[in-house]
Amino acid sequence: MEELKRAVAREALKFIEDDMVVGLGTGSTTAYFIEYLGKLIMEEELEDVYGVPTSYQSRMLALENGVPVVGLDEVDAIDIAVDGADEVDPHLNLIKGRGAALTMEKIIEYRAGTFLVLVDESKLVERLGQKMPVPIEVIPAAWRAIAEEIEVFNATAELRMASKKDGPVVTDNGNFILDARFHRIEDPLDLEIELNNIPGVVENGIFADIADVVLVGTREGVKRLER
Ligand SMILES: O=C[C@H](O)[C@H](O)[C@H](O)COP(=O)(O)O
Repeated sequence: MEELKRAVAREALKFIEDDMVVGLGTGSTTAYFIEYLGKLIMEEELEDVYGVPTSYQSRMLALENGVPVVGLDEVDAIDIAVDGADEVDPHLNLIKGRGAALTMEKIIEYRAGTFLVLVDESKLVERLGQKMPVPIEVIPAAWRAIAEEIEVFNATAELRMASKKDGPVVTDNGNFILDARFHRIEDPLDLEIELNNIPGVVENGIFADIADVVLVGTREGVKRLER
C-alpha cells in the first residue's frame, strides 16, 4: 500500500511547473508528494514554486522538506492543489477528513485552478459512505445538538475522540469533529449543501464536483481518472 501511495505521489510531480502556487493537502499520501516536491525544489529542478498548506501537518512537512510556504492571504491564485481522499466515487465525488483537516482543505482546493487527488485503489467506491463516515467539523458548543439533528438524515453521528489526548479531537481551527454514518447517500452535492446549512456546522467532508483529476495507484500502475 505504501508503494502505491509513493507511485501516485511521484506521478503528481508531472503536474508541477516553475512559478506555480501549489495547495498542499494533508495525510499520508500527500506527505510523500510534499517530500518529493521538496527534493525537486532543493535540487533546483523546479523554481519559484510555493506551497499553501492545508494544515499544521502539511506546513511542518513543507518546512522540513524545503518547500517555501505562503498563506492563502498572500497569493492571488492557487494553480493546483494536491491532496489525498478517503473515498472516491465513479463521478469523482470525494469523502475527506480522516485527518480532521477538511475545512482548510476545501477552502484551498475549491479555489485551485486544478484539484488533483491522489489515492490507492482501496479508496474507490461505488457510492460515497460505503466504507467511511462523513466527517463534519462543528463549533464545540453545538456538537451534541448537531449530532441529534443529523438523525433527520437517517444517520448516526459520533464525536471523534483523540488517541493521544483525553477527550475529543480538536481541529487546527479549534473545533470538534462528528463522524456521521448515513444509511445511503443518494446525492452527494445535495447532502454537502444541506449539512452546511445546519447552524454550528463549519464544514463537512463531502467534496462533490470539485476534483478535476484523480490518480489511482493500482498494482498494474497509476491510472488517471478525469471528470
Ligand atoms: O483530513 C485529512 C484528509 O482529508 C486526507 O487527505 C485524507 O484523509 C486522506 O489521507 P491519506 O492519504 O492518509 O489516506
